Amino acid sequence: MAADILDRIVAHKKDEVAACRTQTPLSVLKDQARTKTANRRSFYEALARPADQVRIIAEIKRASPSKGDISADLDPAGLAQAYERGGAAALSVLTDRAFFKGGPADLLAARNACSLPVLRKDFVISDYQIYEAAAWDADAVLLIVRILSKQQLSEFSGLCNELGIDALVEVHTESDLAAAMDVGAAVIGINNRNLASFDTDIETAMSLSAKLGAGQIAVAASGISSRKDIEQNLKAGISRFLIGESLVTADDPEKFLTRLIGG
Ligand SMILES: O=C(O)c1ccccc1NCC(=O)[C@H](O)[C@H](O)COP(=O)(O)O
Repeated sequence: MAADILDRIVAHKKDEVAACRTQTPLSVLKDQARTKTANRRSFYEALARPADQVRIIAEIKRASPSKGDISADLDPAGLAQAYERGGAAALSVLTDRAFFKGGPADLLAARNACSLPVLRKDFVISDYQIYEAAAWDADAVLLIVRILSKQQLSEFSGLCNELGIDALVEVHTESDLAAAMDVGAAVIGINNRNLASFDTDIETAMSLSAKLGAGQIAVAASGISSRKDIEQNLKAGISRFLIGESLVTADDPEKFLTRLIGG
């Protein structure tokens, strides 16, 4: 059932990109994207330093296929500011409308409200979406190994470099990780959620992170909901996290984030 949803998401993205191309041709988008290079905030640097502290990518997520509505009416600008005050290293903003109720307006509102680098969290299946992200002033995009061919992963990583945008390359298995290593990914998101079943197991990132090379940043993603989860990961050598649902649903996201970081 969950695997069907992933197939539906990817099919939907193909239709969405085709429709967008008719409204804004790639040539126009390329020009827009290239004018934004000077505005970029470094997602990589925000995660890399300080090396000895917990660094969290705080997510703006209204809904999801596994949970339905999470916080459908959230205020992206207010939440971005709360996350910044709480010590977030970066933001992740869902820009998919059909399955996550997000959109580019959320990304723009969140980025304009704070000084943090922002990840466009979406299902990238075309170079068009990377130009789009750059034109919207995103600082990073998500590349999910599971939905890309080796050639696409390599081409899209190269395009990110060319546009001065960072890539968070998402893996879930050892073979995904090998593919991420092959393209020289610098920031690797290890998704604890199996996108084929939606089962979430925080041991996934802890065991796969041991296989990363020196200089690669491991980010544990999905299912992190307490300081205890963070401490367990710290013992396994992971200190970077991508956290959505537990932050968005917290009574006080700023305080909760500070507590997760260990402040
Ligand atoms: O969250 C889902 O249900 C989902 C389903 C299919 C593909 C992706 C999905 N989530 C995207 C994410 O990667 C998470 O939003 C992110 O890792 C944060 O997870 P969480 O802290 O568990 O909200």
